[in-house]
Amino acid sequence: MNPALRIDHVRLTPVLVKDPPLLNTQGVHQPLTPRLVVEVVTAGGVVGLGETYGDTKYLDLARPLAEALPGRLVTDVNGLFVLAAEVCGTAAAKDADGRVDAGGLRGVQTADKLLLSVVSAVETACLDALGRSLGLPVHALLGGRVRDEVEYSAYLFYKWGAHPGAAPEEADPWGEALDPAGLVEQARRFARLHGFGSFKLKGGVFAPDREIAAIRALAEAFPGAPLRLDPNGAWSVETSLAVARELEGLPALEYLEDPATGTAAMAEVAAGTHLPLATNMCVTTLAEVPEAFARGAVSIVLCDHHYWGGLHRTRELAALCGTYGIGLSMHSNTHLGISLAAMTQVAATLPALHHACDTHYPWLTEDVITTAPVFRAGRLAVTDTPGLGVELDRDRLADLHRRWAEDDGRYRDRDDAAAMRAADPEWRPTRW
Ligand SMILES: O=C([O-])C(=O)C[C@H](O)[C@@H](O)C(=O)[O-]
Ligand SMILES: [Mg+2]
Repeated sequence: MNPALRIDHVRLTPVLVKDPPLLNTQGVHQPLTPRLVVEVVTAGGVVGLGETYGDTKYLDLARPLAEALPGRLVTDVNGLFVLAAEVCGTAAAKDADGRVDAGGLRGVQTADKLLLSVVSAVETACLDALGRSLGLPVHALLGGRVRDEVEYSAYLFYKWGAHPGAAPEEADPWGEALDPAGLVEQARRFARLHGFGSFKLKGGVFAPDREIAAIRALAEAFPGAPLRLDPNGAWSVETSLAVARELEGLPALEYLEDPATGTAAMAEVAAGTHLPLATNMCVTTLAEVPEAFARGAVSIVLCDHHYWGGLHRTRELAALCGTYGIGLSMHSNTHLGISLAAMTQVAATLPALHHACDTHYPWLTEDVITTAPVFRAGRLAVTDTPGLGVELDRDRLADLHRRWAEDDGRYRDRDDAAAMRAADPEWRPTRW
């Protein structure tokens, strides 16, 4: 094997990135959100990039894994899972509570899932390094692309005009969006800036009637555009079925995403509506697949290369879904341009990806890559540039890392509920 492809060292750089005051059923996004940038440096001097969640529990796993990587080949991505279990197994188990992740928005939190989220960044970085070394794009390393561009959906959020306690000059340029008119305006701006032709509304913030009105307003403003509503499991089975009855006649509604929490509740909802149900909450690990598929709880799984364990594992999930006639879409959590490039590269290789992918990226005003990707008609071109096709802006990375280093711990672990309670100490999540 080519010795230049051996890993010489790995750099881990946690950063804090500005995030707007976006509302969800668990609270509101904090002004800064953590991400982890992973650089795998080969003996040949090539640097591969990866990115994942930056909360402390992920950093605690990434550190021992990074130390164990030197000397291994960047081609040995299957071996990463074995290595990670060996060097981080107990640490991962300690941080997992087996129930839900910190924000409760991404399903169960298991030791395996935490580990997979860290391995995914290393796998992506290894593939980036290998691609750069061979002069091949990452999609070629995954078997080649089946499309030239990947479509993304505009991710609409109810939002405040500023973070609690922000100075007037720190107001968010997108302003407030708390009613149907505000969301339609937000959607128009997304369509104008990036050409998005499909829209997802993050729900579970207000009473369902109010969110149904918003979906109707979007359907009227964008005739024929595919729409989705995702309350992150905030509704009971009865409420989910009542909302489904209201929206069943709306041909533009592509799917309802996680109306209720858990496989049993989702299966009950699915049995009572013709609307397809999608999830990034009740099927987020392989262990959850058999029951959810057998009970018909979901029609569409939203893949996410971070917690499914990387780009190869995402392709395996796609094959599994295909076998059971389950559709595929792509989930997003706040992420930088490295992950967006990884999402685009793997999405380009998935023949059965029939829905536009989610992305939070257009909400961000900061990044660690040199050139911002440009959405045209809501799509990103799939590049043939070697690796992921993105370059690190080292000054920017250093700035965002300095912010992390100087943080007193307030923002190092995402906590939407804490941010909400800063505005309203009595706040509790509402369920309908
Ligand atoms: O589709 C989803 O459930 C998400 O994107 C989860 C996210 O954490 C989202 O709710 C957010 O960023 O507030
Ligand atoms: Mg969701």
